[in-house]
Amino acid sequence: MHLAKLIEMQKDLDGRIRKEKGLEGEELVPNTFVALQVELAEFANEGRWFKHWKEDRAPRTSGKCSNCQGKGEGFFSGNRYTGNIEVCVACDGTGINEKENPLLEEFVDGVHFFLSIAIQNGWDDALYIYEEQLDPGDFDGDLTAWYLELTYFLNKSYFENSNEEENQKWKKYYGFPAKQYWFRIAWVMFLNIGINGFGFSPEQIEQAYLAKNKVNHDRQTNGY
Ligand SMILES: O=c1ccn([C@H]2C[C@H](O)[C@@H](COP(=O)(O)O)O2)c(=O)[nH]1
Repeated sequence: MHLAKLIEMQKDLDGRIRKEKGLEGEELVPNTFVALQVELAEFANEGRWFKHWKEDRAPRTSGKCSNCQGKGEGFFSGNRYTGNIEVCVACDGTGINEKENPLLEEFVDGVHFFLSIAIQNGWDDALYIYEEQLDPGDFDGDLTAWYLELTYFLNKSYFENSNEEENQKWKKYYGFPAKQYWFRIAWVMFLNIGINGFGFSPEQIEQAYLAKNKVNHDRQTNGY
């Protein structure tokens, strides 16, 4: 993942949004934390692992075929007749649109707001993590525990304040002032959930980020 490139793209997008919405110089960090929390919840909603009350807890990693609305068959134009059922030619009867990945799309919405908070707070450095922090051997697969802890550290990075002396200690022992360090832990946990929990590759995340970043620019162009 070319993080420096993504950070630059996020700066451009946020800058454009501020300009077009007349928000230059405004404090938008609190709203951006809310926006990130919303995206994290939407991501969990597509991940579905925590829905112990449901039979179908498979993550939503593909969309419905728009030609047959997921049915794979039916009487509509463009079908191929194969004996006694009509098979949708767009999805070959699977009902699935492989090009869509709602889970990954929510994940990269989350990436947008993680980057945006880091930029607004001058915390960019905290986003650059070590490869060992994504070691699959250190991920125990307990998505609920990881998700809750991620949100805990995210909130800690918003709410908890440390004095100068404490921050010096954090810097000395962990490389970052306290708030930045908690934010970094949240980011590391988020990436672990995506990469080790759901098998996204860093390359796949980058490509999905680029695609969504473009959608976000197009939305501004079209008066979103
Ligand atoms: O200042 C902002 C505001 C929005 N977005 C992007 C992040 C998400 O990809 C998308 C969320 O928009 P909704 O789909 O929730 O409207 O907008 C930013 O990157 N920066």
